Amino acid sequence: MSEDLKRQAAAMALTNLRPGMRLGLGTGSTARHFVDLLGEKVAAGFDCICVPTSEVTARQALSLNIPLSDLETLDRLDLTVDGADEIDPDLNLIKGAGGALLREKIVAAASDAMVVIADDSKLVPALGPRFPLPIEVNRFGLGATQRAVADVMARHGAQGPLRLRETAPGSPYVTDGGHLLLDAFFGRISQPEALSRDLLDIAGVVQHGLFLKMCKTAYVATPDGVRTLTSGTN
Ligand SMILES: O=C[C@H](O)[C@H](O)[C@H](O)COP(=O)(O)O
Repeated sequence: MSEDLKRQAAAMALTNLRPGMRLGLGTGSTARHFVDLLGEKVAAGFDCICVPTSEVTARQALSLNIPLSDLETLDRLDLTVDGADEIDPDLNLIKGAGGALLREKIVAAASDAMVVIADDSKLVPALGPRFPLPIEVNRFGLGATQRAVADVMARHGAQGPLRLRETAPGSPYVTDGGHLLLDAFFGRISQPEALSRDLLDIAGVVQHGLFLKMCKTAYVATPDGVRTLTSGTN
């Protein structure tokens, strides 16, 4: 059911595509459906050039013969299509449960538009209650960075723990950029802009999973059909 909904949202995003577009390809189980569907269009002759947001997405796109490029060759992208972990009514997002937030944010920031695709389990009244906020950090000085992040969490009234993401006990998860991830359980985030600034002020923080004012349109699949949400109108 959920895969079905994700695919419906992904299919809706295809309506934004025009021949010759430069596209950012997101990461995760929902974005995976979009890349599949794009692969079908490319096989049928659709012309586009794409920048993937992870090694996993790059491998999927290559297996489907989707032409790939990078942000050295292309200065801007027309559109990025990506998933999200949480979506608030202003289309602010939490992303990064799949570990790809840094490249996702770089690619989205280089795009004229960002479209998010999701099933309705991702809708929240305010960011924070369901998913921890992923924070990508440099390996060097991890202890100092963790303490500084914990201070910021306390100042922002975080209700949960701070955890180093691991693939197995004692084996930290390593991102495509070679960094580590901290998962910060906040509960409701009442001041996302201030939190974003405070986290980015920490020297060891590379980036975090708050995507604020970046997404203008979200296609959210529900059992009754796909809803189109537009920022500023929900
Ligand atoms: O790092 C992963 C990404 O931000 C994903 O786009 C996000 O976690 C949503 O993934 P999914 O579509 O699998 O729920």
